[in-house]
Amino acid sequence: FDQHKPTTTTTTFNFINTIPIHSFSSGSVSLSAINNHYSQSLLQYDFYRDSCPHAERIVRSTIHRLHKTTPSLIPALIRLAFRDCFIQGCDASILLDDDIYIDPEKESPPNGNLKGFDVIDTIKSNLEEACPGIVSCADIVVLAARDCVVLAGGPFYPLNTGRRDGSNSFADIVTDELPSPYADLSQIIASFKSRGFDEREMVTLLGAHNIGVINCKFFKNRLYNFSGTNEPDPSLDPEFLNVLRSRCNEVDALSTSTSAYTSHTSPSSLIKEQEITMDSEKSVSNFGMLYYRSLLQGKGVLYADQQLMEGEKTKYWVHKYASNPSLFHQDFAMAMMKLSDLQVLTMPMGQIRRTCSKVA
Ligand code: HEM
Ligand SMILES: [Ca+2]
Repeated sequence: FDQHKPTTTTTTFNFINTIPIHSFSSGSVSLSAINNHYSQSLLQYDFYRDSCPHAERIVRSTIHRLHKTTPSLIPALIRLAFRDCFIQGCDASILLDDDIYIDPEKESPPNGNLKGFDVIDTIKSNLEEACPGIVSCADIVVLAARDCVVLAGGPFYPLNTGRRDGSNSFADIVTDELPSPYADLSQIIASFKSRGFDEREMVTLLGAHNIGVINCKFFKNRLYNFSGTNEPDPSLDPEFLNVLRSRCNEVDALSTSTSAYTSHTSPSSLIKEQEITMDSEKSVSNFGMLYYRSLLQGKGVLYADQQLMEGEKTKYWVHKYASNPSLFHQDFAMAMMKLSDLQVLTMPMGQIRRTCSKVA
């Protein structure tokens, strides 16, 4: 039973090690910055070089193969990495299934819509075939997200490896600490700050909302009766309001709970097929751009997104990124590296799961 207890006290916190993101030349991430970033980390560059030399290639080729038939896996896996790393670090806690000792994060209401678990399982079984018992699910999650960022037109960033898998999942922490789509700016800032991200990095990471889909249930509260006013959210652009309304019909909006992340049994489940697609103009230079430009026009889909325009610093970075794609790409690469490195478990802690949804 002991091995199923949370192991947070023994993990490595290296987000204290801030990266000098201002010092990069346009379009690339310098190697010295990477070395600085990882200097206190027990992860290693190309950790699997001897034990499973093709590990990263296997991750990449599986993603490349699957995304041709299922392009939606790209945003899904980026989101999955955020959801894993934000809750007790990048330890694959998000992947564990319900079990006698496990209270699975994937089944907590805020994670109800998470996708991509099957893709992680396919990558894992390919890796188990090539090198059994070697590559952690925690590494697979962040490596897969990295490859997806590139496929989405975002920057490539190097990642050290050697993360090990945790033996617990933390559904309660998801409910208490994951920022809600209805959160206001101070709540979002506090949540990111507690994980070592400043406001600039927070604005950067939210640029991932440029791609993927957002289910109507997460923003319907803004369309008709915002905070019990019988009016829409005043921060929404009127034209955009009509676009959103036409996608999500009024009856369901009125019956949708406005509390943070409604449960599976709420009336909002009636509208689960309705969603907004965010990547209509996807291209290399557009990765992130549309998101920030939308916020400038009052066209953020989630209340939490539009909140970035309410703070002096966050608004400043929204403006910056909306007009400077290469700055955004550099910052996004660095922020994703930092996210992928949160609270990692390294030897002798943790384990290597054979099946990502079950503790070893
Ligand atoms: C304040 C913080 C955040 C909130 C409140 C939030 C909330 C949400 C919500 C409600 C959705 C829609 C899910 C659905 O309809 O299935 C979503 C989608 C998404 N989120 Fe976030 N998110 C946050 C931060 C992030 C971060 C930091 C990342 C990545 C670095 C991220 C990546 C994504 C992606 C890629 C999608 C699209 C998923 C898909 O299409 O499958 N989010 N987010
Ligand atoms: Ca985790």
